[in-house]
Amino acid sequence: SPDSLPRFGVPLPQDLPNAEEELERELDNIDKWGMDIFRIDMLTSHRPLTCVSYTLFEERNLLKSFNIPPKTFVTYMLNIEEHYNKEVKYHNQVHAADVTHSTHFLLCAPALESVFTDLEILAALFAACIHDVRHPGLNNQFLVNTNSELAIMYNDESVLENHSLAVAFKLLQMDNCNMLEALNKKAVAAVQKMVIDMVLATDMVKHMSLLAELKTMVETKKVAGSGVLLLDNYSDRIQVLKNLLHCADLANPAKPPDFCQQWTQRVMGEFFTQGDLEKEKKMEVSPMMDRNTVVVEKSQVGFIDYIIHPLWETWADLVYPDAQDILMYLEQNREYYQGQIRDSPPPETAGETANGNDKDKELHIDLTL
Ligand SMILES: COc1ccc(C2=NN(C(C)C)C(=O)[C@@H]3CC=CC[C@H]23)cc1C#CC(=O)NCc1ccccc1
Ligand SMILES: [Mg+2]
Ligand SMILES: [Zn+2]
Repeated sequence: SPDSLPRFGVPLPQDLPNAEEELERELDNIDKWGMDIFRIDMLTSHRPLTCVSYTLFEERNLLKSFNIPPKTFVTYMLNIEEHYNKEVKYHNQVHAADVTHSTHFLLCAPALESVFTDLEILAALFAACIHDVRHPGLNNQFLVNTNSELAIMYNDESVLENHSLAVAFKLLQMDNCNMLEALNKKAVAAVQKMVIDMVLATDMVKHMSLLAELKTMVETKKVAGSGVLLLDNYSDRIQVLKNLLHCADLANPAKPPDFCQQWTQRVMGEFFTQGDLEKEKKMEVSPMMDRNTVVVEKSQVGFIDYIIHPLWETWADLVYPDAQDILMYLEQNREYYQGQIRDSPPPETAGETANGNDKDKELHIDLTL
């Protein structure tokens, strides 16, 4: 019947003869870290978020578990997807789809098996879908410095994150969009609180405190006999979910090299656009956003060494050994960018350093000292 949903939730491009089977092939990798979200973006006429979230909610049987009418889910997600800004080069619907997929993958870790309830999983995936909606391609500092409407509305506090949350919950009230309508009041309140806690934690100003808490949790981690994490209170459970979404939001440098490089090009495009606007407005240009002074490779290595690797190394300890392959991609990408820095030492022979030590061990030791 005409009002039945398309197979993957979204209409496919008419000019691609076998789009459906191509898309099916890409989505067969949905439980793999290397799923090609850029190809899914192309095959869905730039609706990767609705397609990936619909596929994941179906796969996890969340629509049936929470009596979410598929039509309502898709109407809401298409609405959310429309409210990501296609003109923004990085913080657009492809990033949202990528973070949602990465969130799903991290939730699949054996160390987290049966740890989280379906309601918590629904909240985490929902948070990932909406976490950057209506992002203007400008950061919080810019919005504060320019006394923007949004900064005034949110008193300079996690302005973008508060805005994305407010927009997402507002859109739930639109016609045929309330995907949570079948949940009882208590469940809706619980989901809303978890989603708010997780999305606010994606503000990078929270990074150091979040990581410190995660390190403490790793040092005192309680593990059941089966090897899964023991989390017996809301504070511990939401702390893991906040870090899980934060890791998913900071996963680009830990993806296969060509995806990592595509994300870097996109974020460069967005950052340099902001830098140009700051220059135009005679503002002080943010350090990573000045296309005339930034050494991209050096900045990427610094970003990985000081932010990404410490976070992922700690996450990898928490779910050991489930994130070892991710750490390998991260270290591989770091070496690639290090090698791209002009007049830098040539990449070492595989596995060996100059003085014959095991490179990974030495790198690991350097990072933990
Ligand atoms: C995929 O790469 C990235 C992806 C995302 C980000 C984020 N940065 N920040 C803070 C740490 C500045 C945010 O608050 C953003 C919002 C929330 C989470 C992380 C976001 C940075 C990079 C990078 C880089 C990096 O130096 N490459 C080289 C480079 C140099 C100059 C210009 C662009 C790139
Ligand atoms: Mg964000
Ligand atoms: Zn994000």
